[in-house]
Amino acid sequence: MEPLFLKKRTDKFFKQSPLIHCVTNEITCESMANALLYVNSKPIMADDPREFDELFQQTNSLLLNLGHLSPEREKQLIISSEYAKRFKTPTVIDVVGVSASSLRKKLALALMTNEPQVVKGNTSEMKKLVDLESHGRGVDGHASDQNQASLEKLSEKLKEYTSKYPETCFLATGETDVIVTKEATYFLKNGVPELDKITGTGDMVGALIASLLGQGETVETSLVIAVSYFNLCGEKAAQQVSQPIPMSDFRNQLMNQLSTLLEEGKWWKDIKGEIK
Ligand SMILES: Nc1ncnc2c1ncn2[C@@H]1O[C@H](COP(=O)(O)OP(=O)(O)OP(=O)(O)O)[C@@H](O)[C@H]1O
Ligand SMILES: Cc1ncsc1CCO
Ligand SMILES: [Mg+2]
Repeated sequence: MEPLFLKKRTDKFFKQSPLIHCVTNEITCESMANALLYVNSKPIMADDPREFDELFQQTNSLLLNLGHLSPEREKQLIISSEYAKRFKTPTVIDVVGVSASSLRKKLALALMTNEPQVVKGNTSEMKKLVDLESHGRGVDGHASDQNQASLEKLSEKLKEYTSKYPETCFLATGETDVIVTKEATYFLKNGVPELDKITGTGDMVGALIASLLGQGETVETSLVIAVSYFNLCGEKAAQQVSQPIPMSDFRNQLMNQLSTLLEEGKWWKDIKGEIK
């Protein structure tokens, strides 16, 4: 698959150095910061609202991740999303764990009123978010939310949400990744199953989307390129390790690939999927 916007591209993805403000969870914070550094971005993990006035004058995009909630974190997420709206800072919301608790779902819907560019989660989280039946467990997606019929239903519902939330595009991740914008729906097919066995892979994808938005890419390009880049890194990493795949080795290779694949010419020619 070669989306139209790729035909016009040279090799500019991840070549700039945007400053990405992350309000995120403590579990995968370090992986996220390193993933951003590996693709030439500058992360700043900052959740104290007393800093926001200064920070929003410097940052290029905002990543909000619901992974580890507390009353204080809830306030930080709400206040930072209000700042983002005021400063017109491109924003990604990662609705981690929305399938597990109604508190998270309510917060995600509240944050969506501040017009983020992207709302993402695994397929089970995104189904829960839009009131479809979901089989998610904790922060993980479930395979039974990933069959073709289920993905079609989800993509149709997300299309309705692009009318309800006209500033927002949606991403549901899993074996197949579904991207829904007002104009198009993508079903992307790269990646390997091991990516679901490392914590924070979805969180890193959210950060890569914020990185591309922060360097001025369109929302559609940011979504397709971030997901595909990450998943192609996963495919390459799987080729570098022994069988059966030792997960810690795989994780190292994945992080290595994040820092090197972008130097390869036309890496995006291996993107698999379809546009509807
Ligand atoms: N079975 C799979 N086959 C191929 N790619 C996969 C598979 N599972 C996940 N991925 C890829 O891994 C990345 C993370 O997706 P996933 O749905 O696991 O996110 P997540 O559950 O939000 O992750 P986390 O909560 O651990 O951060 C995506 O780029 C996705 O395409
Ligand atoms: C395991 C886990 N629990 C809350 S956040 C998180 C990391 C995946 O986002
Ligand atoms: Mg997962």
